[in-house]
Amino acid sequence: MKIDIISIFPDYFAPLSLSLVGKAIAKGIIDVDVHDLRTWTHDRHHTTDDTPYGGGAGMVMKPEPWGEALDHVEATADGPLTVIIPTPAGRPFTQATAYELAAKSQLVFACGRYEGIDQRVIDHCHDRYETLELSLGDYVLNGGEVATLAMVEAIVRLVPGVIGNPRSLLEESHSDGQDALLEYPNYTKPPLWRGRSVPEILLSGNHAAIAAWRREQATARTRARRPELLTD
Ligand SMILES: Nc1ccccc1-c1cnco1
Repeated sequence: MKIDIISIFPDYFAPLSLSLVGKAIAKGIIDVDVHDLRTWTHDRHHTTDDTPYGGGAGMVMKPEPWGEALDHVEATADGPLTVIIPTPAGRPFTQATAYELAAKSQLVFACGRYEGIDQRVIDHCHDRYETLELSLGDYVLNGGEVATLAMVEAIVRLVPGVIGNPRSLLEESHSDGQDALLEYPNYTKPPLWRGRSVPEILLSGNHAAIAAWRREQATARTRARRPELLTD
């Protein structure tokens, strides 16, 4: 999988060289290119935004740099592009979205600032590429960079070969393997910590009983915290 990220803050993505994504890059499973949008500005101040038509607070990202940046990514692509535009106005990014995007060959993340990218760029993307406008949740960020970091991690860990033990993906919160229940509580050594013990069932060695207890815990936790996820 190839991932292109276009941003005016390319340094935001230095963490991608760490941990899981870094290992996937080192294994050659994914390739990440971060592009500085200002590369495609042609004025002395490398201007990427301007005041909004119609007035209002804040600034809007100009279309020209975006058009040239996307042209560059397209010209250097091996196959079809899937463009992801993080935005508070997008549809929710969910685990199902992550699985869908983990199957794509090339993802392009267009990181805009909060006031947004000129709508004509977004319309251009919808006309020319598979394009998804996605939101992480109903809160305000200053730009798409943080959302992109989260989405890249959620997507890359699902790409075959990235996670050592694929079985572990089946038992996570929101994974299909658990019928999208929240994850059950987890424990490890020591058996007693600050007067707190581990549920006896987990020490029993009775795997069927442990699986049943974990499902009960996952269902109870989901009912308490996210009742809308329960389909029964
Ligand atoms: N608030 C934002 C501002 C700019 C780009 C994305 C977002 C966003 C994405 N998910 C929630 O917020």
